[in-house]
Amino acid sequence: RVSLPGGCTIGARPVEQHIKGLQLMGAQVELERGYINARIKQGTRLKGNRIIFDMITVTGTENLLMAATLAEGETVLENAAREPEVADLAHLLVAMGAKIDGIGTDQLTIQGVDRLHGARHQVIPDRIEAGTFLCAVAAAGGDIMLRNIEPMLLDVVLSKLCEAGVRIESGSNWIRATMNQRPSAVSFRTSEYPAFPTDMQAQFMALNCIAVGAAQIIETIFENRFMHVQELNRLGANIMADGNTAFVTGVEHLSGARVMATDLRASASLAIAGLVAEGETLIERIYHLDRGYDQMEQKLSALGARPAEMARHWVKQGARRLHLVDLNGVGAGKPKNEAAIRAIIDEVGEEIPIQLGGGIRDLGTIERYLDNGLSYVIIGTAAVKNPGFLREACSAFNGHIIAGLDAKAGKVVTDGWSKLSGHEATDLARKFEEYGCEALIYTDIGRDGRLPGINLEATVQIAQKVKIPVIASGGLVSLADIEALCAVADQGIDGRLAVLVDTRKTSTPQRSYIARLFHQGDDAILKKIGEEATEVVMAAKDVRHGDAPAKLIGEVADLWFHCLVMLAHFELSPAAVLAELERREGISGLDEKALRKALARAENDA
Ligand SMILES: CC(=O)N[C@H]1[C@@H](OP(=O)(O)OP(=O)(O)OC[C@H]2O[C@@H](n3ccc(=O)[nH]c3=O)[C@H](O)[C@@H]2O)O[C@H](CO)[C@@H](O)[C@@H]1O
Ligand SMILES: C=C(OP(=O)(O)O)C(=O)O
Repeated sequence: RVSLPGGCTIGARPVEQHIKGLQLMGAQVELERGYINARIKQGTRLKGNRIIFDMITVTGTENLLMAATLAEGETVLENAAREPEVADLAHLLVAMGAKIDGIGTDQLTIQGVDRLHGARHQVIPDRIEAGTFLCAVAAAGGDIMLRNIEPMLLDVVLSKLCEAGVRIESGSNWIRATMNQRPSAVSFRTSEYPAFPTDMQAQFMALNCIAVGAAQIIETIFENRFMHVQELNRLGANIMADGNTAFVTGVEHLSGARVMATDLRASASLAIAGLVAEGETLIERIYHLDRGYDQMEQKLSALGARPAEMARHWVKQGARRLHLVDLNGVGAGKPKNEAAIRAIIDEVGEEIPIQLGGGIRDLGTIERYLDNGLSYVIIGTAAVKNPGFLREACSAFNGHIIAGLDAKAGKVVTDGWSKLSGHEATDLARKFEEYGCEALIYTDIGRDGRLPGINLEATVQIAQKVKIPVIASGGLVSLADIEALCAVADQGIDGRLAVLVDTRKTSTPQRSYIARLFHQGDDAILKKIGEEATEVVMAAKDVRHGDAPAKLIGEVADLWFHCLVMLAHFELSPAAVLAELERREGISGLDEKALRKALARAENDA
C-alpha cells in the first residue's frame, strides 16, 4: 500500500502506466482514497510480460524495470524512457544480479531472477544540478569549472548554451563555461531524453529573460510547468505564457523583488534571475529548492566571492581587523592567492590591520607580504616543524609575527590539519611566546567548520600560560560565544583575550527550513502562523471571487504545516488536537459522521 505520489506540482502526476504494467504482470491493483493497494496471490510471483508504454515515463519505466527483475520469465518494456537515470538504475540492478538487455535504449528486456544481492554502485552525477550552475553563469557572466560531471549527459543543454554565447570546454569528467557578454535568446521545446529536459526549462527561461532577442519555449512534458513566469515577471522580465508556450522578450535589466518559489526548478530559475537582478531578491519557500540542490547558496557564494568587495563589506560592518587564510597555499606550502590578497590590501589595508596565514614557509615571503602592506603574518606548520625559522622571523620582523596553533584534544596538528604532532598546545604556546611572537591564534580543529561553539576551556588554558594575546578561533557560531569569551577575557594572565570571527567558518550554517524556524524560536514561528493565517484569508477571498481553489489549499497547507511546527516546538502532539476536536463534536453540534470522516482522512494523511 502506497500513497499516490507527490513530487513537484508541475501538473498532474498520474501513474496509470505504472499500474497498467503491474497488472499485466499479474498484480491486482486498486485505488482507495489516495492510496494504491497492490497485491499478488500468496505464494506466486509477478510474471514477465510485454508492456508497451502509452507515453514515455521515467519513473514508470524505473518501477516496472525493478518489478521485472524479480518476476518469473521475460519482461519486455517497449517505449521505455531513455533518461540516463533509468540506465543508471539498470546498471545498479545488474550489479545486484539482475539480467537486463537494451540498457540505454527504448526497449528493455529483462529475464527475471530469483533474488538480488547487495552491490556497490556509484550514482551518476546530477546533470540538472550541473545544468543549473551553467545557466547561472550564462546569465550572470563569469567562469565556472564543474568537476565530476559527464558532458555527454548534458548534450543538448551544452549546445543550447553555446547558442546563447557561452564558451564551453570539456573533458571526460569536467565542464568549464565562461561567459562575458549578454546571452543571446535561445528557443527550445522540452521533450524526452535525449531532447531538451523539462527539468532545465525554468533555468533557461531565466537566462532568456535578460538575453538579447526573443525566445519561444514550448513545454511538452508537464501541463503546469510555467509557474515561474509570473514570479520572473515580478523581477521585471517580459514573458507571456499561452498554454504550453511561453514567449520571452529579453530585457536589459531585472530588478530585485520579493518572489515565491513554487517548485524545485522554478526556485532555481528565481535564484538565477536574482543573481542577475539589481538590488536584493528575496525568494520565499526555498524549501522547494533544498529538495533538489545540496548547498546551492554555498556553491554560488564561492563563485561570486570577490575578496576585495567582501573585505570592504566587513570594514563597513565595523570589523577592526581582517584575518585571511590562503587555503590553497596551505596545501602547496607556498603562497597561492597573492593577487586576491593584494586586492584586499589595496582596498582596506590603510584602514584596518590585516593578518594572513597559509603556506608561509620562508623569510622572503614574509618580507614581501609586509612590504605589500600586511600588518601581521601567521606561521603555523613551519613554526612547529622548524622552530628556528619562527625565531628568526620574530627577530627579523619583530611585532609582525603571529603563531597559529591548530590543536586536536590539546595536541598540535600541522599541514592543513592532516598531521598530528606529539606537542602539547600549551607547551608550544609558551615556547612561541619566548621566541617573540606578537600573539597566538588558537583553533580547536574538532570544532572549526562545525559550529558547535568555541572551545572556551582550552582557549583559556592557553591564555593562562602566556602573556601575549590569544585569539580564539574555530567553532564560533553566535554572539553568545563572543559574550562567553568576553566574560573570561580577564583570565588571560595579562587580561588580553582577543576574539577572531572567521566568516569562512561561521557563515550560512546549513539548516533545513524547519530547523531554521526552531532555531529562530517561538516568536518567529508565531509570526509565521500569523502571516500564513492572513494568506489563508486572502486566498479564500480570491476563491470567492472565482479563482481556482488550488491556491487556498496550498495556503491552508502552509498554515497547518506551521501549526505542526509550533506544536512540535512546544512538544505537543497533533494527536492531542485531533482528540480535542473529537471531544468538541458533541458540544458544537457538528455533524458527527462528517467530522469522523474528515478526522479519519486527516489521520491517514498524517
Ligand atoms: C523523481 C524523478 O525522476 N522525477 C523526474 C521524472 O518524473 P516522473 O517520472 O514523474 O515523470 P514521467 O516521465 O513519469 O512523466 C512524463 C509525462 O508522462 C505523464 N505520465 C506519466 C506516468 C503515467 O503513468 N501517466 C502519465 O500520463 C506525465 O503526466 C508527464 O506528462 O521525470 C520527469 C520528466 O523528465 C522529470 O521532470 C522529473 O524530475
Ligand atoms: C520535478 C522534479 O522532480 P520530482 O519528479 O521529484 O518532482 C525535478 O527534478 O525537477
